[in-house]
Amino acid sequence: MRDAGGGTPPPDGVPAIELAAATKRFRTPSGGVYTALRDLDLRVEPGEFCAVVGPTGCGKSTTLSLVSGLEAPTAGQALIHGKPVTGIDPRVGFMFQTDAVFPWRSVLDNVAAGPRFRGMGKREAIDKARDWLRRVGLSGFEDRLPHQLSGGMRKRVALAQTLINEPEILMMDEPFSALDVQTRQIVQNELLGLWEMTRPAVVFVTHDLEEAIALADKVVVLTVGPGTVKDTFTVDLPRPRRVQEIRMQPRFVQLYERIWTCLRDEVELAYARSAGTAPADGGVALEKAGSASGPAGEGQH
Ligand SMILES: Nc1ncnc2c1ncn2[C@@H]1O[C@H](COP(=O)(O)OP(=O)(O)OP(=O)(O)O)[C@@H](O)[C@H]1O
Repeated sequence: MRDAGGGTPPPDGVPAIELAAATKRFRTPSGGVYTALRDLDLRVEPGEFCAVVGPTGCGKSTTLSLVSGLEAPTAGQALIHGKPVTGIDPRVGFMFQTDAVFPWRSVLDNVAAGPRFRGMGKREAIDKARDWLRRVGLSGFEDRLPHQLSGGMRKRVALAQTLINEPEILMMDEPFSALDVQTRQIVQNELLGLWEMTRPAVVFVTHDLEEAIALADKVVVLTVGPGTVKDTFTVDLPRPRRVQEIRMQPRFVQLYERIWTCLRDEVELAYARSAGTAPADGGVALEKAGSASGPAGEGQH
């Protein structure tokens, strides 16, 4: 999966994605500054599948926004193939919890839309879309409208829609969280099969630690907000994987226990904060924002 965005793989040793001491502060409606991420370091190699887990509100989606160019870091750097991210990059594909479809267009037209926007001729884009629908097991459904498909089928459309653009980097933000467990496992296997064929670097955000371990080469645990990396775990489970079966392996259970031990404290602290029984980030008070890049109150809106 190279070249679709006119890109080339990074030189040897250069990561596909790098966040270097990335800090992100947001202005709040009340005139304060909220630090969502602080000094976050993340490195994802070309072809690597990285899952990011952390308690609610710790900055997982913000991390994706920095890599994708939707937001700029307040301090530190976001790099793709060693170069600073300056905006939305055609080499980066996205998949979110809610699908980005044109509801009035057929499945085929929805999948062909990406290549069309990137300048491909109609006939070629349609042929390519048919091919991707076949790869995700949706041949015969080309003429359906999105609402005429099941949730699992819509996710497969979303996969085809994203992967048809041959991204070198894939950002996935809880893409399967709305699916029932069985459908979710089927689509996870499909994702793994497609990823094995094309090998983009992936950052996959999820709340589901089992999903993270089953899919990824490494799992990054973020702290409660302001999010930063607490620890990184290599997932040394063999590939190809079938997610239903891999969960039963003793090594999977071992990894789950280790990572959960690391994550649990953060989840509990996030819960205590939301219940008002723990202060935000050591009780640092909010300060009025003169500048979103200046020192800021942290961990509280
Ligand atoms: N544009 C913004 N303006 C102000 N605050 C923001 C903005 N975007 C995110 N935040 C805050 O930054 C923090 C991190 O948000 P983010 O969505 O990245 O967390 P998350 O880990 O993805 O959350 P969840 O697990 O609940 O999906 C949250 O407290 C959120 O309210």
